Amino acid sequence: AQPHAAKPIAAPMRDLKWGKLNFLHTTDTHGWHAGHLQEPQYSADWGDYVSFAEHMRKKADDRGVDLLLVDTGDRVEGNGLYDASDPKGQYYYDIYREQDVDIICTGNHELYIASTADREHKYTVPNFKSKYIASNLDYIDPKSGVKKPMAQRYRKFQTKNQKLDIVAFGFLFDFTGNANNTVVQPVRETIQEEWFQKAMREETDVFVVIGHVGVQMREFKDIFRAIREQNPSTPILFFGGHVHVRDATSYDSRSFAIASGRYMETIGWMSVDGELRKSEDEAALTFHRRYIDNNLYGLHHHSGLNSETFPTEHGRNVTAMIAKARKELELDYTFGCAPKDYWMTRTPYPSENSIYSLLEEEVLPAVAINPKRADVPRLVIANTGAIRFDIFKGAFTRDTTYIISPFLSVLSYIPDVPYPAAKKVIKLLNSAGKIVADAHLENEFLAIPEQLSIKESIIYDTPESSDLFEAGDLQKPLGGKPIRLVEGYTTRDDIGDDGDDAIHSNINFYTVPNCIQAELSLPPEGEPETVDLVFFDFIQPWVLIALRLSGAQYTKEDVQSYIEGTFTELMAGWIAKNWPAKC
Ligand SMILES: Nc1ccn([C@@H]2O[C@H](COP(=O)(O)O)[C@@H](O)[C@H]2O)c(=O)n1
Repeated sequence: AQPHAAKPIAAPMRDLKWGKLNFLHTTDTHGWHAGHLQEPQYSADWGDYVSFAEHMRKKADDRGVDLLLVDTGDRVEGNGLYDASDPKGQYYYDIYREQDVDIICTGNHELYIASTADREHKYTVPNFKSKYIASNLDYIDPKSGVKKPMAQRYRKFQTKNQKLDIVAFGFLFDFTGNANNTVVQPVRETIQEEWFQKAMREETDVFVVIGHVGVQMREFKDIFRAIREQNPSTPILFFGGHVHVRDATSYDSRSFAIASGRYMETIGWMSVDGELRKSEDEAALTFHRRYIDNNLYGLHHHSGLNSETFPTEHGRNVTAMIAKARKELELDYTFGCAPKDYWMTRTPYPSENSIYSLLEEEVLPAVAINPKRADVPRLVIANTGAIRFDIFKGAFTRDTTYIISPFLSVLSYIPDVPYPAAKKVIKLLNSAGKIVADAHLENEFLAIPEQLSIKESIIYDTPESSDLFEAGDLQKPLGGKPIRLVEGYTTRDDIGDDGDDAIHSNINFYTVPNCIQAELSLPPEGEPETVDLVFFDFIQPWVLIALRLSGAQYTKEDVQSYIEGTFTELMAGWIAKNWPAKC
């Protein structure tokens, strides 16, 4: 863990079950490779994961079974370790490559900005060579303009110990927001391609499909159906991501799928036991999943080691690389001191502890001001997906600015929009589904990814944060004494409610709207004739359609820059001015 990270915290534990084929899975790490410095249950770093994987590989070797590491993309954007350098990722690419990942693919965040896709192609693809798979993604060479696969379309290999044949694919969901130097082929088209049709007919013991795709999403189900039609009994294992939740399901009795959360909070574990070889008769398989908290105590527990014996030399070196990068990036530079916690989904919106209320009532009114139009009435719309994490009471650092808002979002506007049309926009953006059926603009892309999976608030009758836990036959830390549970994941997936490795007390989840709106400089009485419609540039396509539906025709030529600077910079400035206290 990093030098100033919160000390790990004990929790009652569920063990891992080993099978013949075992996997460790990361997804949507979004640059959090230093771990969560303020949260003890997730404060291990990428160096600790390197040590953990080395110990677990040794265990696999000792048992004569196999362990593979998988990563399903969105490794970038979301933390100062990636975002604070210019160019971005100056330290991250070298840190990330230290983990020996066996199967890796691309997420949408590697593709939003052309320069990010260029760096993915320049660094991560060659760093992982034959392990990087791009089944439905092409890259356009900036010099020649030639389109070619981002990486190989699939991978066939044998496992180390049992020599099991694996055919692996690496997909991205049908993403349409990529920069123009990449091409994402819709999954339904890809599975008709000749290469895929041939690959799924390869003789193999197991198919492994990794993807930046939620395990409940249509794309994975289509791939499953295509492979299963040709291979009635071959095990098919899916590793998903994108939705930022812990989730698992099985599409039939010989398939299994896991998604392993977000932000380095979770290391997913999947194991398969039973007869895996293609030549044998079909016998029942057993699947097992665990969501391992990225908590050093848990990693010690699962590897059977302690603080002395756990860190490997390699792991320590990676931890040191991260610490050096954080120092050089001045990520601990403090803009101000948050007076209390502000939550994305732990409290209702609107409320005094909602980060979105803070934005709507305090930050946007103060920063969304164009000096030349300060007195012009305006509606300022932000998509809730632009905010990526909670604010914790205490130091608000350079790192925090990227954690809260990593995007290069700027404020755009259309001047003098008739108010009757402008006021309808927020309602349309917050309605479910697509605002125009054929525009491929799903409104849910405006909100936080978790809401792709969680459609309704999850409110527990009695928050159990003060519970004392007396474990039955679960592993107890601290010599078996009852302990106070820490708040954290209490996952319920299609398999059951026993997936989390650590037993936590519940956290409520309140759903939030797709967008929020600050109404500024409106007349005290009556309605203005026109307003400036100000919005985060990411949501421009949705805003233009919503305006059209409201009877006001505008095109992208009508959109102008409202104020200099990214929202991240504006927010940092607001913090420095409004929360100046030292902590
Ligand atoms: N410039 C951007 C890019 C993305 N978003 C929001 O993030 C969501 C996607 O996040 P994932 O981690 O799931 O890929 C997207 O739906 C937007 O809500 C943004 O606000 N600005």
